[in-house]
Amino acid sequence: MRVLRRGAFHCYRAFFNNNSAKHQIIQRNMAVEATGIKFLGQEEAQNIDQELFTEYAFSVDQLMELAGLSCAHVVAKLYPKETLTRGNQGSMLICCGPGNNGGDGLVCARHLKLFGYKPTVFYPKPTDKQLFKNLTTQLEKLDIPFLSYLPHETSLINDSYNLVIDALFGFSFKGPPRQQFKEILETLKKVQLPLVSIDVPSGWNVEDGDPDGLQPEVLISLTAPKKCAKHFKGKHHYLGGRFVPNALAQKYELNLPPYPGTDCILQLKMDKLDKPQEDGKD
Ligand SMILES: NC(=O)C1=CN([C@@H]2O[C@H](COP(=O)(O)OP(=O)(O)OC[C@H]3O[C@@H](n4cnc5c(N)ncnc54)[C@H](OP(=O)(O)O)[C@@H]3O)[C@@H](O)[C@H]2O)[C@H](O)CC1
Ligand SMILES: [K+]
Repeated sequence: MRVLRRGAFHCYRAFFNNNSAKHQIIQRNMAVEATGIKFLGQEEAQNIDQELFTEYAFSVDQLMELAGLSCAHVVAKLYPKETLTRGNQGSMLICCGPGNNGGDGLVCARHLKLFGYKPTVFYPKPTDKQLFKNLTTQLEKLDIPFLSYLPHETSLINDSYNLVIDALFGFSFKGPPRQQFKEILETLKKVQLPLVSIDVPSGWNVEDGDPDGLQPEVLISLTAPKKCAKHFKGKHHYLGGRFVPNALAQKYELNLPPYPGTDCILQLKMDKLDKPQEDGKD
């Protein structure tokens, strides 16, 4: 038998482990067509999440750590800190909501700080759960500043930060947004900085999107894209959260492409995707 060198063997195995002939060997920096990948409805996303915790015995902390880490990787890849020259070099604002999407944002902030960025966190509705208290303490110990309110004067945001990370709401959001977050979303809509949304652009209907809502430059879908991602018109769509066991992916027919090598993120190309009609019907 011909001996495969170590690197070649990994590519060979990645190819043959995947059920879909559509997915070729994926190399780093290569975007993959999103055609064939399952776009999840709200209930299906929640069911998969629950199954990961119950059947597959993951803890929330574990998955949140991996989710937040992949988001930090996307930001570091797209926005090298030398290029973020506004205000304090490498400064960014991370807006975190009350649920697990917000938790992903808190984890992401920690990793970005460790990568050398200067995150500031806006966390307007902290929860009492120990996990979230711990995440908050970790950020405080790293001297990450917290904003007590989001300035309505958006020029203050535009001048102080280089980008905004939106970790307000994910796949459990059911609209319309209640008053406190309605105002926050309205302010963010007016900010003229690149916006990076974690899992779902906050305020969007998880399945139908929202043409009048936030329009992120980057979307990071976790586990698998949600149906609303078909309405994403920004520049970069990434897949993150490399923690889905094969059996679970097969059960839900996620048809996920393999991640390249040891990477925890994968860029998706959306151009050949069948886009939904403008009236929102899928
Ligand atoms: N398996 C995975 O992919 C993992 C994903 N993770 C991340 O978790 C979120 C989903 O987290 P979840 O806690 O279920 O929900 P959200 O963060 O989306 O939001 C829940 C909170 O939002 C409040 N809410 C809901 N609708 C509204 C609204 N219209 N106005 C204001 N507030 C709203 C809700 O409040 P309630 O009072 O209604 O309960 C919650 O407080 C997923 O998207 C990923 O980002 C995990 O980190 C890892 C596994
Ligand atoms: K979000």
